[in-house]
Amino acid sequence: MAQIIQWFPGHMAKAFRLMGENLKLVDIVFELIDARVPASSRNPEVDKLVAAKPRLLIMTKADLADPEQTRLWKAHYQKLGYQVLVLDTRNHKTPQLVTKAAQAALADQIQKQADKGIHNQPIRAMITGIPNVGKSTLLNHLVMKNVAPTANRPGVTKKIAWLKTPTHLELLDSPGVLWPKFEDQTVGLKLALTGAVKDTIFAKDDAALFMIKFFRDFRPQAILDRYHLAENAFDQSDVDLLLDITARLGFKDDYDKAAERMLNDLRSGKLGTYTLDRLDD
Ligand SMILES: Nc1nc2c(ncn2[C@@H]2O[C@H](COP(=O)(O)OP(=O)(O)OP(=O)(O)O)[C@@H](O)[C@H]2O)c(=O)[nH]1
Repeated sequence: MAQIIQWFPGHMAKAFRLMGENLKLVDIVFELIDARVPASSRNPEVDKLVAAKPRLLIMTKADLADPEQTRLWKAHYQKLGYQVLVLDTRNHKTPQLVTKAAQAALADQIQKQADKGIHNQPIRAMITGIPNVGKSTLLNHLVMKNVAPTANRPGVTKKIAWLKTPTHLELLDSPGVLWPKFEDQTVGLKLALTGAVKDTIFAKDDAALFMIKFFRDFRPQAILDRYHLAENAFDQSDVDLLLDITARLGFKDDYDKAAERMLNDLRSGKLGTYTLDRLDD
């Protein structure tokens, strides 16, 4: 039986408080969401906190997400009135794309300033998002030098500081904020699969079974190909399929090891692109 994933380190609570205080310092908020989980990687508390500020939704890791789903999600958020930018954060065009999108989101404010004869004011922005969504990577690209440590594990960004960029943005780095509690078990598992929560706080076999269920519904062939399974492998239960994969990988009955391998394959894109939060046309 899957355990409820709960994760709320003290620095997250502090970050949330700081974010509220810092909001008045910025013109715009860059809210980073993971394109593979465009709903589950949003924090409803941040949404409430930031409601009154202009906001740019940046869908990061688009290179790992299903392009068709990304298109649908982008349209969905645009329909809700958000300015949306889809990004592989590591792309060299990131600074130009983000700056242009920020200017578009602030067009009214910039026009008002121009009417008063004020031009080329720097845009002050705050980057927010859940752990591992790409905040440091974005920041590094915008300031064009390595100022923030990036790592493929949650919870690295901790300090807050202003940073100037060549494209006339001034950035306030703020740490990721995650739910104090996952009320929905599915959200927790999705975030586990994309690497937004620490590996030590969820059961890998639960995550692997969830993954099998997702691929059964949407991309069975990717699993069959990757693990050299028989064409009818999905005729068996999720648990039996996990054991089948375990054996194919040479781990005998050590399904934890197989689960770990599957998670690594998924996160590194070896199972192709995928979007765990689904929208229908
Ligand atoms: N494929 C891909 N990887 C990305 C992208 N953006 C970031 N990454 C990778 O995701 C991992 C996490 O990125 P970070 O920039 O450290 O994330 P963060 O939000 O600062 O993480 P915390 O400090 O834990 O809050 C790193 O390995 C990055 O290289 C992207 O658009 N595509």
